[in-house]
Amino acid sequence: MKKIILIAGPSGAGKTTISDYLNEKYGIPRVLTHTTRPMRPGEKQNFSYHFETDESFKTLHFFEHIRYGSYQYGSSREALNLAWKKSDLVSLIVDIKGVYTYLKQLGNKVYFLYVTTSTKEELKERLLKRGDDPEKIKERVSGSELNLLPEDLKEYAHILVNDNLSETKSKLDSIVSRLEE
Ligand SMILES: Nc1ncnc2c1ncn2[C@@H]1O[C@H](COP(=O)(O)OP(=O)(O)OP(=O)(O)O)[C@@H](O)[C@H]1O
Ligand SMILES: Nc1nc2c(ncn2[C@@H]2O[C@H](COP(=O)(O)O)[C@@H](O)[C@H]2O)c(=O)[nH]1
Repeated sequence: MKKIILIAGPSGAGKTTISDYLNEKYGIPRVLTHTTRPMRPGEKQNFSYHFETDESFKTLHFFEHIRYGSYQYGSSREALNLAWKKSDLVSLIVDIKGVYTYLKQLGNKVYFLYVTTSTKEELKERLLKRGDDPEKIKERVSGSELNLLPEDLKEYAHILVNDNLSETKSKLDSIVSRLEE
């Protein structure tokens, strides 16, 4: 059965790192989404995201889309189907609003992985090290941008505390082997 590992959690928790690991070790493709935010150093067009202008974003048809901070993000059903053509197991990174949409629309095809860290300090340090603007970091680690796990999503969430990357990788290995059964 086709499945989607839906990855959500605070900025800096390690969602992209996890999605990259799943791709590199298991060939689990990431469903590419669209954003109007500028590229970070190391990101690539049509690899990290489809980077869009405000104008090009408006012309697209999304399954769901959000505004996060000053930028827009959106995912399409076409991109999901394209990834599912390559593999029955795919991953997708979304915010908490996106989790509600995917759970509602795709039900038991979704394996919801909520990634977090033990402390907010760790998130801030990682984002600083990544080179994020300190003002943006403040916004991302507070309020709705923090992407805390809401009470009503707890029953669907598989919580992964990514404090230590090698432990995280071994937990991911177990998750993949269960999902591939
Ligand atoms: N377990 C870990 N220990 C230390 N650093 C980590 C760990 N996991 C990820 N990182 C580093 O933390 C930074 C943030 O990770 P990543 O970009 O994967 O987070 P994210 O959740 O995708 O963030 P965002 O939502 O802002 O895109 C990266 O520089 C990454 O290399
Ligand atoms: N609901 C959606 N959320 C998305 C999508 N693409 C990314 N995201 C989430 O946005 C924030 C910010 O991402 P960043 O790359 O600027 O750090 C983060 O929570 C992502 O999970 C999408 O298509 N839909």
